Amino acid sequence: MNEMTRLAATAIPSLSLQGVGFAHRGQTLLHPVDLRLEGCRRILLMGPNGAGKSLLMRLAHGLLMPTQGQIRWDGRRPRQSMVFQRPVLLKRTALANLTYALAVNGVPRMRRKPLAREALERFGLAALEKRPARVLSGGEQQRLALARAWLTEPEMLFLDEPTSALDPAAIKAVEDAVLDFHARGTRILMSTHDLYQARRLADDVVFLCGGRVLEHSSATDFFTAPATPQAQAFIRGELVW
Ligand SMILES: Nc1ncnc2c1ncn2[C@@H]1O[C@H](COP(=O)(O)OP(=O)(O)OP(=O)(O)O)[C@@H](O)[C@H]1O
Repeated sequence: MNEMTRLAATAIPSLSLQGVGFAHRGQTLLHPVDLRLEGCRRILLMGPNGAGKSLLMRLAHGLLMPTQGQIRWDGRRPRQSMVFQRPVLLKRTALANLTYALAVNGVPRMRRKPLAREALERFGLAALEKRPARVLSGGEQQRLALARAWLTEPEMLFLDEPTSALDPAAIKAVEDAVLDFHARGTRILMSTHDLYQARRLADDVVFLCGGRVLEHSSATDFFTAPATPQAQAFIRGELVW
């Protein structure tokens, strides 16, 4: 951890989930979980389809209210941003998507275009600034969503399976961006069911199966000595649900 990351790490409020659960029409989709996310860590949410990864992420980000338990930030709510599997982009040019985000965040008009262009450049999109965002390829759209998040300087970034529809080159671009966010001092919570991706990116792993959080440990512990049979099978590449 470099100096900048270390300093930022002390400043990002911790997030505590206490007995947080979610039920819908009498069916428990997420069983009560206690989880504490702290420091400038890269935390990967893993588990099979339908395990509850998106649910947990939406609850943590505040997009969804738990039906039981409490979600609490220590001290203050940090700046947060979320990137989805299918980016939600406005029917405007790539550049305008970014200047709009800056406007919403109160950045003075004079500074918006230069900052937006800097971000487009950083994410390899400079040549596409005039193109309607919705005609960009999947990988380009995801980079635009990341560029937009970058401009808001999030202290915590949520990424919900951001690479599941992308080819290897586009996956690499997203993973590099995740590492850049982290190097700048952003805590990462990212879901994936790609074991190799988790090995590349994770400091910590939260493993879910059947709506239950079964493990929360360092990536080293998770991959070398998973505690539950479900995680053991998942790591062996067996079909788990
Ligand atoms: N807002 C909601 N209301 C009702 N049911 C929901 C809601 N959100 C998720 N679910 C259900 O909860 C279960 C867990 O879904 P979730 O999307 O969290 O799984 P996941 O682990 O992210 O799966 P995947 O890897 O397929 O994206 C699913 O059965 C889903 O249909």
